[in-house]
Amino acid sequence: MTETTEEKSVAKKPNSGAGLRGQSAGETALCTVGKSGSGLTYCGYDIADLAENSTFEEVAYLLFNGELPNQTQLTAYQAELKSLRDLPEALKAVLKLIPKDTHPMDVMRTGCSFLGNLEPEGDFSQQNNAANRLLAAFPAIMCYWYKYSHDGVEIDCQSSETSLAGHFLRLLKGESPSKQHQRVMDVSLILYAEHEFNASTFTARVCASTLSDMFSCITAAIGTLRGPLHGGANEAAMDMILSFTSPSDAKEKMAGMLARKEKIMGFGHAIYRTSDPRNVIIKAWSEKLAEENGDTSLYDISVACEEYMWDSKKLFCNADFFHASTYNYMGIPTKLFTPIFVCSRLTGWAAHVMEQRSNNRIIRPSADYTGSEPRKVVAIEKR
Ligand SMILES: CC(=O)SCCNC(=O)CCNC(=O)[C@H](O)C(C)(C)COP(=O)(O)OP(=O)(O)OC[C@H]1O[C@@H](n2cnc3c(N)ncnc32)[C@H](O)[C@@H]1OP(=O)(O)O
Ligand SMILES: O=C([O-])CC(=O)C(=O)O
Repeated sequence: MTETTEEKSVAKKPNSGAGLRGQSAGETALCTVGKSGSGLTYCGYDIADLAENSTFEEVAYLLFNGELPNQTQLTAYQAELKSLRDLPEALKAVLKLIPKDTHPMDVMRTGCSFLGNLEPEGDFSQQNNAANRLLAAFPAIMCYWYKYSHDGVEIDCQSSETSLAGHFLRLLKGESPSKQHQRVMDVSLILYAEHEFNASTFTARVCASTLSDMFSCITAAIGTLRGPLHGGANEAAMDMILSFTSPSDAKEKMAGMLARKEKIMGFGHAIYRTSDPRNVIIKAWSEKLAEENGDTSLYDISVACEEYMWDSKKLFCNADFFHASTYNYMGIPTKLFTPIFVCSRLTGWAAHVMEQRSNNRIIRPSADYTGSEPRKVVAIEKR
């Protein structure tokens, strides 16, 4: 009998129970994940359509306003974001105090939180301003700390680049990026922008449900994205790919990792069952950059990993896996991979905070108790 994909597939845990899997935890009009088996849509638009035909600023506008902007609205929005890029001196002073070996996600968390000290949201009528301020300032928070702690350089936090993608690459590299690198980063930011009730977004919504402020919600979400089972996987995948010397070495070492029951970062997903629709898009960019780079070894090794995981476990690449080689080909330091995710996902987080606030009830589930039966406190000298 021929095995079907599902039959051969890695033992998927049932979509219930632990991890709240398969349980609806609320409503959203922002996103669908895996609705028809593998799709991803933002406000009704397919991710492939957005990645082909829009920019990250258009997607941010879409998530915050429910509709794509027309040209006049987009131009005004780009100008607004551009005017919000610079960092207050007090925040620069704090960033300069953070040691070089700090994890950059901790820098993002601190930068976000401290900006909330300096420019608090005030009240919810300011929520769009707070979200746009963070969106515009995050590239500078990341790059100002990185360039100061690693190279001793105090960079200019503003640039003439129109797009956030171009602005980030300009701050990092000190020169205007190529059109292609700018577009790849733009697409990457679109792919990472929103993903329904993933762990970090759910964290932001839980925080919002207590009527907390935008900066607290985003700070909490950054802490959740940091872990290797979530956003931290792109960085962990890069380290793994770099440890393989060839496609055959990759297959051999992955076999050992699976035999030792280690998790292979950048593979599998809590919702998608057979593929992540973002993978095919970022993989194509990785291949293009590899060819233009004249050295395809990272891409070839990544493809070998993808083939091996599918053939042996029916596990597929999630959004993070081919982001690793893509960013590497663009000369982006591995430790900045997950902070870039923050720069993008902020849009989804903030949109969910706004949505939660618009129809709020405090999020407070129940637990199944597994502790001891009722008992009396025994005097301390008798324990
Ligand atoms: C942008 C993002 O956040 S995408 C996710 C990024 N995270 C990663 O890439 C980390 C690696 N992947 C994983 O750890 C998991 O696939 C998760 C966290 C994404 C999803 O977890 P779950 O929903 O529990 O996965 P699922 O129910 O499909 O797991 C089924 C089995 O496959 C195994 N499995 C799933 N993914 C992997 C993997 N990447 N490597 C090895 N085994 C895996 C699980 O361990 C589980 O086996 P078990 O029952 O013996 O524990
Ligand atoms: O949805 C999830 O669980 C994780 C994910 O892919 C994302 O947040 O982009």
